[in-house]
This record gives sequence, structure tokens and C-alpha cells, in this order.
Amino acid sequence: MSGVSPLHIEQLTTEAGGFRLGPVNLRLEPGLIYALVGPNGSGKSMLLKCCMNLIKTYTGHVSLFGLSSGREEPSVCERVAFSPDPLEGCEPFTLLQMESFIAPWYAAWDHRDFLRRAEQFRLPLKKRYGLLSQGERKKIALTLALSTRAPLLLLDEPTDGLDIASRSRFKQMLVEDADTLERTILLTTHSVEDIRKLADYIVLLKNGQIEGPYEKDALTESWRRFWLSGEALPDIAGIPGVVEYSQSAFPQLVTRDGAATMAYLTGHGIEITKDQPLSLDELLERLLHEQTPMEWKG
Ligand SMILES: Nc1ncnc2c1ncn2[C@@H]1O[C@H](COP(=O)(O)OP(=O)(O)OP(=O)(O)O)[C@@H](O)[C@H]1O
Repeated sequence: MSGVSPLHIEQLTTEAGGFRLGPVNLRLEPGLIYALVGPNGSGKSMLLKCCMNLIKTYTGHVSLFGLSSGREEPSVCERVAFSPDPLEGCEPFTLLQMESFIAPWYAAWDHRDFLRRAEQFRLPLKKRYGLLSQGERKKIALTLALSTRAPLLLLDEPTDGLDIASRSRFKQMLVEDADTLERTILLTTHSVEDIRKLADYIVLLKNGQIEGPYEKDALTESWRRFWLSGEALPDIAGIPGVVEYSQSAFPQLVTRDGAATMAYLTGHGIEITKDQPLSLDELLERLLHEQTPMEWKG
């Protein structure tokens, strides 16, 4: 772990409408993109709102760059931008008007940079937010968040509703910004494609609790499916990493620790006939829904 964390959450708990979130502990490292992934209603939006102090009824502690998130002073505010889903209360305003409200909070705001982003997203500057389509509204939220040039962005479902070209432009903007800005992003998403293309790390939110962060590349390297030549394995429970074993004409197993499983099988003279990494879709589904350490299939 290095230096001060852009976002450090300690023992955060909150409740709303019978739903309990936490205790959540999470520490982000600078310059990385984290995908916060969880089922509908798992508390992702609540967590982002707690970080922004928009929900104040939480216990625990949130610090932004080492400063308490509750301190509403420029040194905290200008370092973080939040793109909620949706932007509430903005219906009467145009993009230019929204800029005039937000820009004064951010010392690094550059009007030309803002105009360039709006143009790249083909956004009207003088049309009221309330009259725009869902995708156009999302692009407004992204334009405003990115234009802050804040070193920490919290983005709630940033690509939801975007057309294909706009998704590419968004990604391109992140890539271009990385040349001049050390930016940490925590984004929520239900899109495997977003996770594949954007995220360095995956953070799971399940049953109100955080799992991870998991480095995406390490995760996809580690989770594997092996096909075996033997008819039956001697001691399945003793094989490290195995989460599923299917006994059939072509026995196969799924492991969360490919290297350890392979070492065990090789060491016990069991031949692996085929070895395949899990797709990110399957891997995420397993991570999000796994309840027990091992599932058996006869
Ligand atoms: N103000 C509120 N009043 C009552 N219940 C609330 C409130 N805010 C959130 N909740 C409840 O808390 C739970 C978590 O909501 P949240 O919006 O954080 O989920 P989410 O993970 O972002 O879901 P999704 O993926 O569907 O966007 C939900 O069951 C929701 O109904």
C-alpha cells in the first residue's frame, strides 16, 4: 500500500427501508479504476452517497485523500466528483447553466476542455436537461464529472443508456485524461463489457458486505476449468481451489486457484486433458452468487 488513499472507508454501516449496508471496509489506491459490482439493491448507490456525505446517517468513517468526507471545504470538495444516477433536480437547467453552478467548486475546471467534451458527446449546450433523452442525460453527467478534473470520481452506472459510439468516446476520454491526470475512479456497473474494458480492480458488494478488491487480470488468470482424464478423483475435498466438480464421461472441475489446483493434480499423477480460463461473465456470476465453498454435481 502506498501513501494516502483517495478513498478509505472504515467500518461504514447504514440502513434504509429495512436494508442494512455494512460494515464496509475499502481502501482505494491512486490512479486505478475500480468496478463496484453487485446485484440490484445490494447498496452500491447508497455506498457512493455515503462517501459523498449525501447520506449522513451512517456510522464509521470515510476519508478522501486523508481528509474526513464530512468536511465541506474546498480542499475536500474539489478533489472528488460524483456522477449520480440520475442527476436529481436538474430538469429546468441547460448544460451551460449547470457548468456555471459546478465550475466554481473546481479550481482545475477549464471551459474549453468542458466544451470539447460536450462536443465529442454531441450534446446541446442550451437545451434543458428535462427535455433530453436518457442517454443524453447520462452524457451530461459524465461531461460534468470529467470536466471537474477531480482526482477521484465516483460514477454511478456511467455507461447505462449510452450508445455504442458514446461508450467508446467515454473510454477514450479516460485514456486521454490519464496522460495528464492521476485519477482514481470507483464506478458501479452491471455491464461485463465495461468491467472488461475499463476496470483494473473488481470490488464485489454482496449481502451488504464488500469482497475484494480483486485485481481483474489476476482473477481471470486464476479462475479456470480443467478437464481430466481419470474417471474419478481420489480426494476432491483435498484439492486446493476447487469450487465445482462434475463427474461424467469427461470429468471436469472449476477452480478459483488454477496454479494450486494444477500443482496438486500433477503431483498426484492426474492428467489434465484441457485447461480453459473462465469467461469474465461466468466468473462474475460465480463470485456474486457463490454461497458455499464447493458445489458438487453428480
Ligand atoms: N431512501 C431510501 N428509502 C428506503 N429504502 C432505500 C432508500 N435508499 C435505498 N434504499 C434501499 O436500499 C437498498 C439498496 O439500494 P441501492 O440503490 O443502493 O442499490 P443498488 O445496489 O445501487 O441497486 P441497483 O443495482 O439496482 O442500482 C434497496 O433495497 C433500496 O430499496
